[in-house]
Amino acid sequence: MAPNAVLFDLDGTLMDTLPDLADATNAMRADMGLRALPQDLIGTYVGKGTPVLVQRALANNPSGTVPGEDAFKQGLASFLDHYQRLNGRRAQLYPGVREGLAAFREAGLKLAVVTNKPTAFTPPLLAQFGLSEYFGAIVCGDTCECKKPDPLPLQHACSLLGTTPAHALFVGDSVNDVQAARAAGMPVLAVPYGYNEGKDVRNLEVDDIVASIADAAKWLARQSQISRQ
Ligand SMILES: O=C(O)COP(=O)(O)O
Ligand SMILES: [Mg+2]
Repeated sequence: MAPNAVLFDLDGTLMDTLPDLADATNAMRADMGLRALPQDLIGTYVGKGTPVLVQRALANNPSGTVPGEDAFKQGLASFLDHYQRLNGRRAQLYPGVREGLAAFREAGLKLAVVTNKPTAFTPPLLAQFGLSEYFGAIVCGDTCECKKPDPLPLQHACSLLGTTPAHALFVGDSVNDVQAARAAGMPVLAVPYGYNEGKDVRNLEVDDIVASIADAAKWLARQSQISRQ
């Protein structure tokens, strides 16, 4: 069925937010008496939302112990504080994002963001890059009871856009996006430049891998032509 809506992941798909996430993670680690970690390693902790990022970052400690409840709460509060200050400082749009969103919109598709990033940080970041106007719905990590890889946030975005998963396409960078889309019964494209918890996107069960959001728009235009033939 031809899609009438496209849902996008944010971190690692529309924006390279890792430099700010890594700076906030290392500032939190400094507060907790832990040494700084390389940005690439912190990138492997991103994808399942902020609490999991903090858990994973705190679990990297000299004794290898899982953080207790108090340490976790302290780490989470510290991370949120630092990220509030750092969000958007070094973040960048990936090449092809503006062109791709414009092409999808010109093709008459409704667009949404479905991210595991908390609400406090998402609309400000989209506004900073002048992207807010593209999206009819923004579903964040704390909008629904569950985050991706649960399908609920995708289903919620579809209902906010007035469509159904069978009429929507998801574009993401990680296993969390792919599992959520599959569970929702939605076709899914992956971009190869994001985070994917440090793993190769070629091992994901996607409909295709596209080099950019601009290429995702071309992919959909091609599919629509094929289905009309
Ligand atoms: O917050 C995260 O862990 C990742 O966010 P994303 O869902 O936009 O990739
Ligand atoms: Mg992502």
